[in-house]
Amino acid sequence: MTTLTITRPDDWHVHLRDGDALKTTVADISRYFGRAIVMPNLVPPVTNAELAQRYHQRIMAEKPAAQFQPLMVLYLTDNTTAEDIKQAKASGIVYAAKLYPAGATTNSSSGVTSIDNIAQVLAAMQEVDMPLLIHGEVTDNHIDIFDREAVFIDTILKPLVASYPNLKVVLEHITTKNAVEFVQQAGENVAATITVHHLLYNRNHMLVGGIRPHYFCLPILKRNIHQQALIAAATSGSSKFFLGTDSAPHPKHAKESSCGCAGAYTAHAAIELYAEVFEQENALDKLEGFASLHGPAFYNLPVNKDTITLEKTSWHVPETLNFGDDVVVPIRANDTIAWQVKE
Ligand SMILES: NC(=O)N[C@@H](CC(=O)O)C(=O)O
Ligand SMILES: [Zn+2]
Ligand SMILES: [Zn+2]
Repeated sequence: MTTLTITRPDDWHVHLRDGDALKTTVADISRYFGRAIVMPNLVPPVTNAELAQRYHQRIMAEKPAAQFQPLMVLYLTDNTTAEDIKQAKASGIVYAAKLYPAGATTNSSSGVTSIDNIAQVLAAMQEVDMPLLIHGEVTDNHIDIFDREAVFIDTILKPLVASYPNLKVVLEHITTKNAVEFVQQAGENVAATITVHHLLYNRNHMLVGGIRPHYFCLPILKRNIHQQALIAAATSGSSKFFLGTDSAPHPKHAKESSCGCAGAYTAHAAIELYAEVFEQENALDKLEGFASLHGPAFYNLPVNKDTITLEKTSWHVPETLNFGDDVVVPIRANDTIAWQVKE
């Protein structure tokens, strides 16, 4: 049987949600990941060290597998201060801060309305070496949803990176060739996460033959040439690209609706799905770098000390998974996945 052993991977972008949902998400994310960067877009958002501390406790109360460590993130608002950043850094549990342009995505209404409002905050982050994680889309009504990432890069990100040349920046869940090229040409302080759904799918998967709401996420799936650029970047071996699932569960009824929520659930089978993509590209030898080495190098953290083993054995994903009092429809629901992590 074909097997693949790699250094234990980390997930550098995940949504664990809160309350009863944590039972599912914490069990899934801690099954084999060493660490996860935990997104702060709760209601209300995780805007300071104290809220991050309490959220950390709620996650740990779900008893994740022993090797798992949640890395907390601060949610930036127009009112975040340089002092908030210093306290977050001093807490020892906050590893980054997140820029959601107000209105760009799920639970981003308290986000930043103009970069000018967080100038002191970005200066403080640069000073204490705290990475800035970015949902990179503009929100202007007149900008087409398929162009929002590219326009953000040109109008917001380029000037931001130029103004803070030593600030570490992660452009999260990139979806375009434009983003790949921007990250490749930027300095060592700029990197990107890539989700597995943006590697597996393009907008045809979501829209041809009927609307498939479980493929709807933000930034939205783009055309095939962008998918190909993401696959090339992820499997290239470049240390600027690393694993971030953006696993973002919503209850089934909230997705299968006349106004469905954005987000895809992949934490049930993340590394297994990435392995499929890397195998298809004949690049299984590049999976360890992408999943286990490039992220820690960027965050200046040690690489995990142990390994996991994947086996090429196909298995069936249930139609739904329990999700608090509800159910979530995961990616590949009622279908098969080619790889399995050996328990
Ligand atoms: N990616 C998504 O489509 N949704 C995320 C938010 C985000 O990461 O933008 C969510 O929290 O549901
Ligand atoms: Zn986002
Ligand atoms: Zn996300």
